[in-house]
Amino acid sequence: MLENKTITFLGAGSMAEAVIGGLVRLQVVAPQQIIATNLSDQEKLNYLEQEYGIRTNSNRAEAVKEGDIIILAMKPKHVKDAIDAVQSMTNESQLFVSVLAGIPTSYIEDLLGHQAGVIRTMPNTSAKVGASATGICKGSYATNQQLNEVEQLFSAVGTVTVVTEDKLDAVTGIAGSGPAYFYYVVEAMELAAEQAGLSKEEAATLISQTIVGVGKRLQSTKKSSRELYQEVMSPNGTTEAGIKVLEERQTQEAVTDAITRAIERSKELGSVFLNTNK
Ligand SMILES: NC(=O)C1=CN([C@@H]2O[C@H](COP(=O)(O)OP(=O)(O)OC[C@H]3O[C@@H](n4cnc5c(N)ncnc54)[C@H](OP(=O)(O)O)[C@@H]3O)[C@@H](O)[C@H]2O)C=CC1
Ligand SMILES: O=C(O)[C@@H]1CCC=N1
Repeated sequence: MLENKTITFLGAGSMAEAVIGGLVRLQVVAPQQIIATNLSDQEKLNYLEQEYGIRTNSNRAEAVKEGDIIILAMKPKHVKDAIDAVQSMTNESQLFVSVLAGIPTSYIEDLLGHQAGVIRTMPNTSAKVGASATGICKGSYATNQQLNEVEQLFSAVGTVTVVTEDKLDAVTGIAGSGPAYFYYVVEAMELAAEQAGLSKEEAATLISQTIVGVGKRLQSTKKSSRELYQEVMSPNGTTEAGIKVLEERQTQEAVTDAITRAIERSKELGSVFLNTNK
């Protein structure tokens, strides 16, 4: 389905690079099928060209004109400027794929001004290593075939969960932002490791492999997360002592509140633009 399609990334920052890195490394499309463009950072375009062998074009309108699939990968606050700058070069046969947090498909359809197929997605930066957890949904005019195409694209860089648009903000709080929560915990684990006398290298192997193991275990067992952590806790042992501290500090409540706030923020991003930026 993706053979002979040109994929244009409008916006070439962290998220674009994570997806480009995954697509190229896993040979989902040939590097020359990808074009990246941005607002002004020519150095970043040069880097992407050299690192991944893709094409770049500092002229956004030209890059978009050439694309069959346009990935919108700028910050939510820049989406209006970005689409306005290229709108005259877009047409109804192109497919628009948004990775923007919070922005509803209807807003993008309105900016495009024609009955464009729009698919909203929420990947995460683990796309770069083929391990994103991506949620996707269809806009009003997108066809099932277009949904399948985007499913194929993101399946190449991880798992894809198809949902209705009302669930995309939840996907964003859980999986889009998700890696950051784990990295934040890793930072604390690194600090504890250093304080206990482990070298950076020793800590890096121990911590990263522990997380990989947890992920693999979760994907291969029917046991609940509670059963899994209870399995680690010997009565009166080290883990129980550690978990007790987490419970005293109400860590689970803090994590739940953090994710709920991220989901709310995604909704806010959408409503701010719907109300003020058209
Ligand atoms: N980072 C993450 O983990 C995730 C991010 N997202 C979403 O991805 C999107 C991008 O985030 P991220 O990659 O972190 O952001 P970055 O700031 O790293 O990248 C933004 C990119 O957009 C470009 N840009 C800005 N304005 C315009 C414009 N008017 N026209 C064209 N390009 C423009 C910038 O170009 P220049 O540098 O030249 O200004 C830059 O290449 C956001 O909407 C975010 O919600 C989704 C999932 C996860
Ligand atoms: O923090 C953000 O807004 C973006 C969306 C999900 C991850 N990063």
